[in-house]
Amino acid sequence: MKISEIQPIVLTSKEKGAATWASSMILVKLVTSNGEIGYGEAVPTLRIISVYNAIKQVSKSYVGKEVEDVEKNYHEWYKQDFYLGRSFESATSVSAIDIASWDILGKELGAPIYKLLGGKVRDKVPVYANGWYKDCVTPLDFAERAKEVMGRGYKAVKFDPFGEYFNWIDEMGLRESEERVKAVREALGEDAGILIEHHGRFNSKSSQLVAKRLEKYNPLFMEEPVHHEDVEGLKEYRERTNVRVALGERLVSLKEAYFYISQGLVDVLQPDITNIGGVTIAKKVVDIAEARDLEIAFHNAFGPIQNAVSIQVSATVNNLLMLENFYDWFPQWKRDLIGNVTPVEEGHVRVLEKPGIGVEVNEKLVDELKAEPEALDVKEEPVWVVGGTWKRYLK
Ligand SMILES: O=C(O)C(=O)C[C@H](O)[C@H](O)CO
Ligand SMILES: [Mg+2]
Repeated sequence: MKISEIQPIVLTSKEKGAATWASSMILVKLVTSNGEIGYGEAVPTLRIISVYNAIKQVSKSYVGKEVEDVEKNYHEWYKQDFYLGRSFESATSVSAIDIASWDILGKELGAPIYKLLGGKVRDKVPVYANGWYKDCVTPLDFAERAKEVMGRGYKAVKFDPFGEYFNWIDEMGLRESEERVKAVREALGEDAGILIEHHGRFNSKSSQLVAKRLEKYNPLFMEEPVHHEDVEGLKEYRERTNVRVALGERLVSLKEAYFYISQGLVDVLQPDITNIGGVTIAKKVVDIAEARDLEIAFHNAFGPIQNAVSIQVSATVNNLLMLENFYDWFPQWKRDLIGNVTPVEEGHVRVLEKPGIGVEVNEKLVDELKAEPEALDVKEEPVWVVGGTWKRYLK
């Protein structure tokens, strides 16, 4: 079937999520010549306007092509764009269109896309909680909230304990972050998974100090410990610490992922299907990672379409550690958008059997939430942290 239309749709609502970027999403609606509709999702963060416009440009390479030709269509854009490997806007746009294409592929064949990827290795996907620690500042705040999360049946929690520190961290910062992690470890016991999110905020020297301080609390992994582009700093961090490194949410191509895998720079790879090149590229990345016995934990921080496709692909990945999940801390409208069909139950999400990405989009709600693309405010607290946590408590 030929692609006849691709439409980027900005959705937002007054209800704010756990972080500013959580209060909006960019839905991509793809329509074929015989009226079949597929959905994808692109990443907004601080690029709502530029991603919205980039989708319109990338669509010029897809409209008129056969929707089933996902490989051919991706490689055509890869050839045309020249900057794909350096452009987040281009990468998330082509990823969203690819996801929508796979959604249609599944619908056309009457199969959830896990069946098109080699079948399930699991009927439900283990998940860890993120987004749960809005407004947590003191160690007690984190500990009490983490206990509530585990009370919901989660087995692992991720959080960023570093407050407002960036680049450097001093003794007070080390003490603050240690007290927060210690309180969560003591609250949850030794068996709970504790994943430490650094958001790529530190230089290597600072991050090494953090690792030495937090290692005793047995973190499952240290995510993005150094600035994303600091490869030398990451190498030094790996040489001088004994913790597992997770990264991948900012990777925008197969070759970029291959670099980190082949250089031995990562233990847990976190590709983001809405950034890396959609399903078409994510499945290649997973296979390369498997060849190096890396574990996969897809980054999954945005909306319900990303969540749905991440569940489908996670179902097929033998080397899956667990899937990230903000679902219980989404703004309600994000759950309503897909009829709340992907709830987290006892730390797992069922793999859905509906064709395509497995969910149906509430078109009426799309019409209600549709918004013009506009720039987000830039405040003292960056949009990439969970709201209300960019704070110190030891004055
Ligand atoms: O979920 C994660 O691992 C994140 O790092 C969330 C980030 O703040 C988000 O992806 C920024 O766009
Ligand atoms: Mg992260």
